[in-house]
Amino acid sequence: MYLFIINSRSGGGAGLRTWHTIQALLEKRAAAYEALLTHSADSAESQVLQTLARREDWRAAIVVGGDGTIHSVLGALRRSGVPLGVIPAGSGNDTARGFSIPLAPEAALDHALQERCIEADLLNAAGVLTLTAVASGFDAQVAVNVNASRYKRLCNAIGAGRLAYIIGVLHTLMTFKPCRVSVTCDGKEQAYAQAWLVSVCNLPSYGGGLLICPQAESGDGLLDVCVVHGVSRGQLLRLFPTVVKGRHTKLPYVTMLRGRSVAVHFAQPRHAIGDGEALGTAPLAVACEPGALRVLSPLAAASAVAAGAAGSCLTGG
Ligand SMILES: Nc1ncnc2c1ncn2[C@@H]1O[C@H](COP(=O)(O)OP(=O)(O)OP(=O)(O)O)[C@@H](O)[C@H]1O
Repeated sequence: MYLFIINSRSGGGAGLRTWHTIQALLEKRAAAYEALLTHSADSAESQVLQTLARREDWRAAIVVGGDGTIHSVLGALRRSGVPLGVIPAGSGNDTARGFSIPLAPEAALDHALQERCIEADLLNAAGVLTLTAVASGFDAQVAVNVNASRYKRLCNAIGAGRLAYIIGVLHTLMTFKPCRVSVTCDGKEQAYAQAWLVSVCNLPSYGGGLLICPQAESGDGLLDVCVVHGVSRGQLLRLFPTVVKGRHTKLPYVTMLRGRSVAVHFAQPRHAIGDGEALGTAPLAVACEPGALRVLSPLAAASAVAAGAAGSCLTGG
């Protein structure tokens, strides 16, 4: 039995449209499923836990939504051990990208129904679980601004979710002020003046495919950290095109770190986000939980071939 978890308003309504497509495909494939329409991020975890508790033969919980919807059910899936599947229907869809899940609904469904899964790490920030990245500073302010904006809805309506983030970057660049930050990675503290952002990543991209930590691997038990500091507004603007291909990491004002735990303390309150959802403005302490989540991913097939195994649930990366 598959549980489909649907956020009808993800991707500006793409969630519901995608679900209708998937429903028709499931009937054709005669797959046994239950559908759960979740109403809010706050109630999703308990809705999912209650539904999962009703039977024991769950093969996977497949989210029809974006990164925020996936974020809302991570606690329930970690507790239950039921693998996560994804039918991308958000604006950014960076979880899908990170696990090589096709963005087209039918192809994503076909992969999910193959039931090949990998073990992925989770990020734990004061008990809040995140799968893609915990970002703080400029990027988080962009997300806060984009989520509150009208242009996000307009861009989603014309199928240009990524454009909303580009507009958000330009909009935030006008007002954001960098400040000092202290970053402690596996107990080693480093301070950076004029810091714009600190991103703690489990997957390579966020913001709709921006490769902020291109080397990040979901199953390596490590957090990848990107700190951007000591740079002017003009330089920061010129940095963005390089992030699309992940070429920023060698620039002199970009520092990349890697470790099992990371604490981030800005001198002034700065927003943080996990999977694009607001985490507040308090200093961050992020720990890696190795292999805490099973994810249905085409990467499992590649890992299985490399390992010479059948690949039911492998350690990812
Ligand atoms: N399980 C849920 N059910 C209903 N609403 C949710 C749920 N989880 C999160 N939300 C709310 O719905 C909003 C949109 O969902 P989601 O983040 O999945 O889509 P998106 O923002 O369009 O895409 P992405 O996160 O991939 O950029 C979230 O920002 C959050 O406010």
